[in-house]
Amino acid sequence: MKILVDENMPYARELFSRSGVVTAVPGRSIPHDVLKHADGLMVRSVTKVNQTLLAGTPVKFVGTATAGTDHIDQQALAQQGVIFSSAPGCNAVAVVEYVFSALLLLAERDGFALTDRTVGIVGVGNVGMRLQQRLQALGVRSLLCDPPRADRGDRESFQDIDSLINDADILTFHTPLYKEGPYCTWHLMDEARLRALKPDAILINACRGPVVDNAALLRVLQQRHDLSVVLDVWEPEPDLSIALLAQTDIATAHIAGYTLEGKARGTTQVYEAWCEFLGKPDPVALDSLLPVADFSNIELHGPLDQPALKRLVHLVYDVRRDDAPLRKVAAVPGEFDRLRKNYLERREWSSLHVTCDNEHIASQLRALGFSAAAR
Ligand SMILES: NC(=O)c1ccc[n+]([C@@H]2O[C@H](COP(=O)([O-])OP(=O)(O)OC[C@H]3O[C@@H](n4cnc5c(N)ncnc54)[C@H](O)[C@@H]3O)[C@@H](O)[C@H]2O)c1
Ligand SMILES: O=C(O)[C@H](O)[C@H](O)COP(=O)(O)O
Repeated sequence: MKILVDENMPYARELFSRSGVVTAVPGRSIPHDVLKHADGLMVRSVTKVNQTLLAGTPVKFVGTATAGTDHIDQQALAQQGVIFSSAPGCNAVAVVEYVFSALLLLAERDGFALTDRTVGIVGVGNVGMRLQQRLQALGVRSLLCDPPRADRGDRESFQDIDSLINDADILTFHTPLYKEGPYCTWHLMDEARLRALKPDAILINACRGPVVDNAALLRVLQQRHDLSVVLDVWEPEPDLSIALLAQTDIATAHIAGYTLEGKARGTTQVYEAWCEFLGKPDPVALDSLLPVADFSNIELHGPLDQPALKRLVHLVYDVRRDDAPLRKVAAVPGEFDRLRKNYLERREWSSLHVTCDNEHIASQLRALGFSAAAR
């Protein structure tokens, strides 16, 4: 078997070479020539996989090591008899931890307690659900908007997006990008909705750039200086609007999901699907792949208040480490992708074991996603 993998897919060579010959290629522009000899194609979100890319190739299986699938024309794949698999939820924890890192930073800067704020979550799937659970563990109120789940009769209490805009102090987007259909999310946050945000609201987009109308966002931010904005994703990428970047409070290069765990889960999920496709199942234990984190044990003395949580969270991941480099190089062609390719290793909170004063704090830390025990 010949397998093409995106060069930004950790552990891909190691795993896929168990079933064939692996070639790593830059994902943004995979030359058609190299596909002429590939049986399997493993991509990330930057490769547009469609009829044109696959026409005349022997590719029988496409895997994407990502949660989002808007870069894949699944209908065209089905028509060509190509099996497709994605990696749902692989990096959901990473995105949640990105959101917390950003919120704790803004809360410290602007002097507010997260428990005094209401968070509106738009899209309550793998990311949104985990975000809600961790906010709940912290005692933060959240409001949920997810029309597909509401229509399916899921038992959460869902509201429409305009109610969230009305009531939420923080609005955070975790939907897929749908360009059409009953649940279309393209420019879901349009100019009228942006203008309707509450005074001093915080807007976060860590799903797909075009879910928020970026041109409208720039116009609104030029007039409304009370708003705070956190953008991990842009419309378009990689050539984002430098004027918009300058108006944001936190800006990153589509790396919210980039923990080592998140990327490794993505690779293993598509590898396992590929092995199933070959009829030779090969389950992989994630722990056997991951190295020990640089910081793995810490003692917390005293209560787990917001400043203590912020210090713990930022010990594992402080979003400023990704904000500053983007601001420096965003205007230079190619640099957005270079930042993503050379991404400094980042781990999830669970990689940090916290020893604390008592079982009550330990269980709160575990509910938030850390490893923890009372001393
Ligand atoms: N920035 C990053 O690095 C990063 C990482 C992971 C995922 N993502 C993006 O975030 C999206 C969400 O990730 P996920 O893992 O939670 O996906 P998911 O599929 O598990 O959840 C998406 C949720 O959005 C809901 N939804 C669909 N249409 C909606 C609409 N019109 N309004 C409100 N809700 C709607 C769905 O019903 C679902 O519950 C992905 O599709 C991907 O595009 C980005
Ligand atoms: O959809 C996803 O999983 C994320 O957006 C993913 O982390 C994007 O990273 P990329 O595939 O572009 O490396």
